[in-house]
Amino acid sequence: MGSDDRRLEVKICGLKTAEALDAALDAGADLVGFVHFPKSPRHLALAEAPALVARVGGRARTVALLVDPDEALLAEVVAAFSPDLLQLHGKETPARVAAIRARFGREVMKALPVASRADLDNLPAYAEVADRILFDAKPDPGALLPGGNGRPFDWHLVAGLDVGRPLMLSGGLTADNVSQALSEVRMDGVDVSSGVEDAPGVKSPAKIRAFVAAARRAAAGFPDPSARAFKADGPEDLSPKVRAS
Ligand SMILES: O=C(O)c1ccccc1NCC(=O)[C@H](O)[C@H](O)COP(=O)(O)O
Repeated sequence: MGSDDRRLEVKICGLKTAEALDAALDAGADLVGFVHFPKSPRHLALAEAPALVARVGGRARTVALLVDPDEALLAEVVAAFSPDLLQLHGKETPARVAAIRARFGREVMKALPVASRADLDNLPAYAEVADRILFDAKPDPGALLPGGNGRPFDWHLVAGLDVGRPLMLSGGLTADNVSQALSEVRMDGVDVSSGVEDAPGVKSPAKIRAFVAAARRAAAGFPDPSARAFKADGPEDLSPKVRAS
């Protein structure tokens, strides 16, 4: 995390090569995401993860991206590369999110697919149990991937939200539209995958650099998003506070 706790966080997701990871780190990404989902063109096998993730060297926070993982897979992922955050991009319920967070002691970012305001009905329940929320475009029914589709959604649907947790915007972002997105909605972070690729799963170092630079410029051009502070030193205690009698 930078010196200013309210600094816009930039996440580059779907990294699976040393070249792409080094480009994200050199560009100053705050979070680097590693997908473990076999159907994805960005899938990173756990056998390859330790050597790749070792390159991070504390220069960014590492995110393991999973879809409806069971306990065995979660344990394998944590053992393989000890991610700083677990990003849950499936149909995990708030109770499941809370259970995973308690069991594995990692920060959890819950991805919420958005196509209409109704898709935010469960946002308060997720904000109670997750450390941060990622808004993504809702895929079409039957889509192969629950995310990473390079598909934007109506950013105004998530304008003006404050649930006491850092909020990240994703879904079809690029170096060309991230400034517009951040001018329309105040977010604590942005995330991109397809928009920094030359082909599905093939990251472009130049596009990575351009995206991070564009996001930083946009953030510098607007007031800080809110007074929300980030938790940057591990999972915050989310247990219900006993009200003093
Ligand atoms: O990136 C993937 O291949 C992926 C596969 C399965 C679940 C989630 C996936 N990505 C999640 C992310 O955090 C992406 O960065 C996010 O969906 C935005 O993707 P894009 O619209 O391609 O920038």
